[in-house]
Amino acid sequence: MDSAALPRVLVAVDTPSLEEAGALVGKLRGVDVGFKIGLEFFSAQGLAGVHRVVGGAPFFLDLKFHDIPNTVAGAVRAVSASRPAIVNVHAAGGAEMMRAAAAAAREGADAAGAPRPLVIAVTVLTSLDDADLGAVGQQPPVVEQVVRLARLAQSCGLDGVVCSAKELPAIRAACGDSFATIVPGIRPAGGDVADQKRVVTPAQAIADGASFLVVGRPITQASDPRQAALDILASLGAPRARAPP
Ligand SMILES: O=C(O)c1cc(=O)[nH]c(=O)n1[C@@H]1O[C@H](COP(=O)(O)O)[C@@H](O)[C@H]1O
Repeated sequence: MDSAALPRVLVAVDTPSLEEAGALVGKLRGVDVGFKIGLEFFSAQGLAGVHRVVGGAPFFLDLKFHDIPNTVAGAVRAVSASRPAIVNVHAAGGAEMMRAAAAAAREGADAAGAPRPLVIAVTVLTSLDDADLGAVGQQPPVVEQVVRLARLAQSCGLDGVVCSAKELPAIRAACGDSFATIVPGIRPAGGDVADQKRVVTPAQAIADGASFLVVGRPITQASDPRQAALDILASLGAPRARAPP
């Protein structure tokens, strides 16, 4: 998958309802955004529902696999046949698991004659801060754990990481510019933070080098989701050059 062909803003379709998801995608038709389908929708509607909602549009299938290498490889192989642009696993699953996931994405896509999805590692969830790390046996600061996991993911052949925008400069310094960074925890200035702890504005995240932004509630819960998406895109300035289809 050529990541340059994906829109920079991926809207998180977080609902169990096929009707609500379809209505949201419909409202955003013609707006330069892609879609991220996660555990909430997938658990209710499965892959068939995903395809009904996104149609032929590129999508990030965010299932955050975290299990033993053989199980994760089987899951990644299975979903890679269904043409996601991006799939993800938890970096905390370890090196062997990530290497297995990278190989399985290739195998699953090849067997289906599909393009290989980008395989991305979740580092430290954006709902956690320094104080939360100790409780799960990890050493703060968050940025050091994120960079440790990003280096590990890169050494295992993964294409990039999910992180907050606060860690982007450190990841760029450690992993270089061609390593993809997918950034949730996006909030327009003054927006409701809700359960997110490491939040940054869309424009700041792009200025700091994010490859893609994942935006959920600031768009999906807005009174006018289409206008909210357009406002976020406008705040990002000129679109980056996109690869021809
Ligand atoms: O992998 C993700 O997409 C993800 C990782 C992470 O660390 N934090 C995070 O919020 N996400 C996802 O990004 C989306 C953020 O949604 P909002 O907080 O509503 O913008 C949700 O769908 C989360 O599942």
